[in-house]
Amino acid sequence: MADRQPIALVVDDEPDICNLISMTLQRMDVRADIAMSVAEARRRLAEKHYDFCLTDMRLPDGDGLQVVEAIQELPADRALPVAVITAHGNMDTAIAALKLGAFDFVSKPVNLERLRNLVQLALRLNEGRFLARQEFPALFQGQSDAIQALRVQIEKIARSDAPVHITGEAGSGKELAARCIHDQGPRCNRAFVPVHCATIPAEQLEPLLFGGPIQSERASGLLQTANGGTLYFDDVTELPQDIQVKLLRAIQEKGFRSAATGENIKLDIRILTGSRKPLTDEVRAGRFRSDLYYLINVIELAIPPLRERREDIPLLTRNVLRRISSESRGAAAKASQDAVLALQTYSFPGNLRELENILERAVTLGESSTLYARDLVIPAASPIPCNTGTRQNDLSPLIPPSVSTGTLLAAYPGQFSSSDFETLDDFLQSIEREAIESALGETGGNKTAAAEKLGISFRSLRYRLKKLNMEE
Ligand SMILES: Nc1ncnc2c1ncn2[C@@H]1O[C@H](COP(=O)(O)OP(=O)(O)OP(=O)(O)O)[C@@H](O)[C@H]1O
Repeated sequence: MADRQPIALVVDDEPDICNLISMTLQRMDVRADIAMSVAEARRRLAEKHYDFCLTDMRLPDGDGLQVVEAIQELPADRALPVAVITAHGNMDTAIAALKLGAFDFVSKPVNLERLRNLVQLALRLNEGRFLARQEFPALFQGQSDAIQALRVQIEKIARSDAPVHITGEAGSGKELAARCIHDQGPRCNRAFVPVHCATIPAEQLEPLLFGGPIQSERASGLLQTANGGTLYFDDVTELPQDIQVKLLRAIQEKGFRSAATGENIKLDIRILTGSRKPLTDEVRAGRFRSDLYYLINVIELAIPPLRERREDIPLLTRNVLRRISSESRGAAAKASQDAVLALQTYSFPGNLRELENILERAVTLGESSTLYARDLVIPAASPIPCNTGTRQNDLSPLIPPSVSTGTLLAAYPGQFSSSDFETLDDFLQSIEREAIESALGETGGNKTAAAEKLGISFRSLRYRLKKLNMEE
């Protein structure tokens, strides 16, 4: 930042608090302008560039949330970090402010050390924000409404230091979202350290996190590596109970005792977590500690599965193909329209990671620079994702149209010959009809039971019966 003295906007109508904050800021070499109401805050924000804003919640003509909202609506070159002062113990308001885009909160009576930390964070955030803003769109790709809303949400919560729990199916982008939160936040110049809890043997977790004996390779541990930055626990539900206890204590006490040196290590870490399974279920089943749950689940971010944002598939496909070509230094392969369509009708239980795998395999094995549906190996029956319990998507064919005729002939030996049909669609419809007829036969014509057998909903079965002219 330039050498000029930073300037903050303090929105409060209580003279005592205004004085306390102004004096603290002065000692930190920050100037303060005071606004006594929401209206005055709006006016000042429109007139002048501030470096950050600190607002009380109770104001004569409204509340602090309105100030937070007004700041979110400012043009990009006037954007600034904002924090709120809440009544003692009022966590609901604090969380509402964080969700609206506040980066932090301090509760009354105002603790001076906490206030100073908050100001330092605000200044760091202000320095990094333009850089982060530019890089962001290149990371979390997609133009669907769901992804656009998610990007706005990520941008807001990145400014705070609050723990965020990210939920989503396998491969849907939880870790990427965590990275985006880190990259856009005040800790962006420090480490982002992911811990893949499900893949690390239980007995190795403790030394890996908290450090091992001094002579070992991992004397310092990942908590220390991430100090000052962000620690992301992927599949946090897989953390063994004893590690949950240790982690809880380290987060609460903002420190722990090093196994290597026996000294007390002070921790300043933002904790982000991710899970495929709903955390509440794990707490209810007694597998996850409720006190740790409350500590890490201050803000929840849900990543929608890829099949709920099919309109993003063409763009994602293009970008993945571009990345593959830049990694292999070859020319970028293009996906034909039928390949994109085939991908859009698939349910992607493995989400983005599965899309990447399908494309990588097709590029490796493909012979031309254009990928057709026949080049894509898409599983015929997609397993139902474990964490949603949803059925196969109602509108996808029982067998995706991208499955090559050869694959089907191999799967149904002796039953069909591709030359019996004019088009692949006719061929697939005949298989669909066959599958439905056989399910209805086995269930004595009971449509509910047949739908169950086919792994689709009753509504979907009715739709298919109509489409295939199979209704009596
Ligand atoms: N919106 C997106 N734009 C571009 N790439 C994405 C997007 N979402 C996910 N990816 C890519 O998809 C792959 C899987 O994403 P990521 O590892 O973040 O998923 P995850 O939900 O953490 O998976 P897991 O449940 O297995 O831990 C990564 O290569 C990631 O970069």
